[in-house]
Amino acid sequence: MTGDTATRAVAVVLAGGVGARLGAGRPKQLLEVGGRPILAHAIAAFDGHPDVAEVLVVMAAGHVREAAALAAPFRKATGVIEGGATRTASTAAALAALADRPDDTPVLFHDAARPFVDRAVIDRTLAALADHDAVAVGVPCSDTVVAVRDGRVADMPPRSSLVRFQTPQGFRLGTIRKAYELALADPDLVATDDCGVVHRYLPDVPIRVVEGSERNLKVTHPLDLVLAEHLAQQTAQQTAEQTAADPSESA
Ligand SMILES: Nc1ccn([C@@H]2O[C@H](COP(=O)(O)OP(=O)(O)OP(=O)(O)O)[C@@H](O)[C@H]2O)c(=O)n1
Ligand SMILES: C[C@](O)(CO)[C@H](O)COP(=O)(O)O
Repeated sequence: MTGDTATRAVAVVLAGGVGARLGAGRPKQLLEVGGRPILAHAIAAFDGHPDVAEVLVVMAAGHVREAAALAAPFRKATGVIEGGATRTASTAAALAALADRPDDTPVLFHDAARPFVDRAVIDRTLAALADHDAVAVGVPCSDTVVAVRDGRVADMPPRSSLVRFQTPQGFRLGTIRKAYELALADPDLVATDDCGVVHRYLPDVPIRVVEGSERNLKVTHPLDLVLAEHLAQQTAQQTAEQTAADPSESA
């Protein structure tokens, strides 16, 4: 979709984490897969999307200069700011940096740790934002998922009703701003994603769910890095084969 609203979209790449579960000794978004830092893959996905006007990177403290150097070649990367101690604090930092933007601005929040988000997933998120104020990206669950309390199964939602959320998550800026205003005033705020903040603090706002992709994995644990390297090589090979078949496509 290329429309008036979509052309003004701002993509926020959240890279404020330290990668404790991966345990590489430095933020995982700076590690390379397919010969390129994970963060650069994520920025490139939005920089190359025709409906994204701007990419804002939120980086872990102590690594802002490194991220700025990495973002410099991307035409739409307009800023690299320091994140907070939690993912929600990093989102809040991005919202503060976008304080002068109109409420109807479409904004996409994406995990830097998801390097293989593709054009189709971004398209679906932006298209759904045309008639929703909040959009999530999800994929079906292949495992049975249960809620456990005190070591016992407490709830067993039907698997067919469950999806696993990915990013990007898209919002009208005014909606996510309002949700965060309420959330930041709550001393008990705990959230693992931005749709969760909208769901909790603005329960009347419907959150549209669109189809994600199994390739849009989040590099979280060491095994994910192995899979990410494999996917990066597979993508490079496919691109090379397509270019060989139709050289005009690479122009
Ligand atoms: N304070 C934080 C924490 C996380 N993130 C970002 O949110 C995304 C998803 O978070 P996660 O996978 O948990 O990354 P880390 O926090 O780095 O990982 P860990 O929890 O293992 O430390 C990542 O791109 C991460 O950089 C962020 O911007 N600011
Ligand atoms: C936003 C997210 O990627 C959706 O699955 C996820 O909740 C991030 O969680 P993390 O613990 O910050 O990786």
